[in-house]
Amino acid sequence: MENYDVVILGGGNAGMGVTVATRAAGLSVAMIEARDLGGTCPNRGCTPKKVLVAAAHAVHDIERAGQHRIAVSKPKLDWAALIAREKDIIRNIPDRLAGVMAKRGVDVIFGKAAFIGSHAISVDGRRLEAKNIVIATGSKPRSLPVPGAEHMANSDDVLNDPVLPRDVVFVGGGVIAFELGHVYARAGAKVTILEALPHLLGSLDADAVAQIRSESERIGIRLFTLAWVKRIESSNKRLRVTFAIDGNESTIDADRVVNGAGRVANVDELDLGAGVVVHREGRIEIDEHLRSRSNPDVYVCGDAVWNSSQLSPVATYEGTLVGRNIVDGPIHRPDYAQIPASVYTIPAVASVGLTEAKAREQGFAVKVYANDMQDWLSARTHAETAAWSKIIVETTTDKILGAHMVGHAGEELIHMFALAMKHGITAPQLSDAVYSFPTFSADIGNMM
Ligand SMILES: Cc1cc2nc3c(=O)[nH]c(=O)nc-3n(C[C@H](O)[C@H](O)[C@H](O)COP(=O)(O)OP(=O)(O)OC[C@H]3O[C@@H](n4cnc5c(N)ncnc54)[C@H](O)[C@@H]3O)c2cc1C
Ligand SMILES: NC(=O)c1ccc[n+]([C@@H]2O[C@H](COP(=O)([O-])OP(=O)(O)OC[C@H]3O[C@@H](n4cnc5c(N)ncnc54)[C@H](O)[C@@H]3O)[C@@H](O)[C@H]2O)c1
Repeated sequence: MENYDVVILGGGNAGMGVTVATRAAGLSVAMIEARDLGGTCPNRGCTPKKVLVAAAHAVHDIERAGQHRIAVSKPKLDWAALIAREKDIIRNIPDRLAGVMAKRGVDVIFGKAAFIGSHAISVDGRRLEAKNIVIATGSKPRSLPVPGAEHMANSDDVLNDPVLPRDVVFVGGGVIAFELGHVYARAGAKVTILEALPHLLGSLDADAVAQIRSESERIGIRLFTLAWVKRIESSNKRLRVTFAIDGNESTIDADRVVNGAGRVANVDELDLGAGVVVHREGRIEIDEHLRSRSNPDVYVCGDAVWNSSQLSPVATYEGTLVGRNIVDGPIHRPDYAQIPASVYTIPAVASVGLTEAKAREQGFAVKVYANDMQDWLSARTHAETAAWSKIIVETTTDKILGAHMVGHAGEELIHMFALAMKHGITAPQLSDAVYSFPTFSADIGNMM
C-alpha cells in the first residue's frame, strides 16, 4: 500500500484545482487520470469546440461582408481541414499539463481508479491509501431510454468526425445543441433541435432565449419544443427519428443524431459503497464544504457535483476550494452568485446572476432595463444581426442582480457586470464610469 495525504481521482479542471493549495502546503498528492490530463474542457469540450465556433464566426462575418460594401463569393468551409486544425491546436495540452503537474510535485498515475475502502483506492492493481480522497471524475452524456439510442452520437463524436453530416438532429435543446447546431448550420448542414420541455436553454433568461431562438431560426435551424423522441431507426446508413408533439407523431431523416440531453456525474464505476460514500443514483450527498456527508474525508468537485453548474471555471473554483478545505480544515464554502457564463452560439448569449423570473421569484423589487440595441451606432457599425441586453437592478439599493446579453460582445462585457456585482458597484456607478469610445463597453452606460 502506498500512502499519500491526498489522492485525486480525475485530472481535469477540478482535479488540477485541488493541487494548488495542497502542494503549496507541502502535502503529498497523487492524481489518477484514466484518459488525458486536462479532462473534458481542453480535450473534448470548451477549447476544441471554440475552434469550430471561431470558424463559424468567420463564416458569419463573411456572409455580412456586403453590409461593409465588400463583395465576396459564398464561403466554403473545408470541414475535414477544420477538424484537423482543431486537433492541432489542442494536441500539446495533455503534455503541457503533465509538465505543470510535475513542476508542482504531483505524482500522476494513469489508469482507472475505484474505491477499495473508506481511505483506499485501487488503480490497475496498485493500492493507494490517503487521508483525503477527492472525486473529480467529471460527467458523461445522460443515457436515454429510447429504442435505438445506440445510434446516437455525442459531442466527442462531433468534435472528432472529419465528415460533415448533411442533416443533423439534436435530442435536447440545451447548450451543446445550440452551440454545435450553430456551427453545423454555418458549415452548411441542415439542423433540427428536439426539446422535450416547453422551453429551450432552460437556465437562461426567457427573453434572451427568445432572441437566440429567432436568430437560430433565421439561419435555418428548426426548433421543436414539447417534442418526445419515441425511437431512432437505422437503415441504409441513414437514421430516422420518430418524435411526438401533443401525441402527434412525425419523423425526420438524418445522417447524424446527437445526444444533447444533458450530462450526469461520472461516478457509477467508482464503487462508492466501498468508499462509504452515500449517493442516490449517482448524486453524491455533500455538505456545504463539498465533503461527502457519510465520509467527510472524501470531497467532490467539478462536474461530479450533481447540483452545481457544469462549467470549467466552476470546476476549477470548486477544486481550488476543496484544496483549501483540506489544508485549512472545512471552512470554505462555494458562492455561485456571480459566475459569468456564455453559450457560444453566433452571436453568444452571455449571463451572470439572476434571471428576471428568478429575481421576482426570490421576492426582489426590481427595475428591469431591456434594450434592443440593433439601432445603436455600435451595432449598426458592426452590422450585428442581434444586439440585446437586459439588466436587472434591485429598486431599493441599485445593486445589479443579473445581466443578460445576446450579441454586442456580451461574452466579454459580461465580466464587467460580474465584477460590479462581486464588489458591490451599483448600476449608477457602473453607468458613470468613463469608457473609451467607440467601443461596445461604452454602451454599458446606456444599458441601465
Ligand atoms: C462539448 C462540451 C463543450 C463545453 N464547453 C464549455 C465551455 O465553453 N465553457 C465552460 O465553462 N464549460 C464547457 N463545458 C463544460 C466543461 O468542459 C466541464 O464543466 C469541465 O471540463 C468539468 O471539469 P471536471 O474536472 O469536473 O471534469 P473533467 O474535465 O471531465 O475531468 C474528469 C477527469 O476524470 C477522469 N476520470 C473519470 N473517471 C475516472 C476514474 N475512475 N479514474 C481516473 N480518472 C477518471 C476523466 O478521464 C477526466 O479526465 C463543455 C463541455 C462539453 C462536453
Ligand atoms: N458554453 C458552455 O459553458 C458549455 C458548452 C457546452 C456544454 N456545457 C455544459 O455541459 C452540460 C451539458 O450540456 P447539454 O447541452 O447536454 O445539457 P443542458 O442541460 O444544457 O441541456 C439538456 C437539454 O436536454 C433536454 N432533454 C433531456 N432529456 C431529453 C429528451 N429525452 N428529449 C429531448 N430533450 C431532452 C433538457 O430538457 C435540456 O433542455 C451543460 O450543463 C453545460 O453546462 C457548457
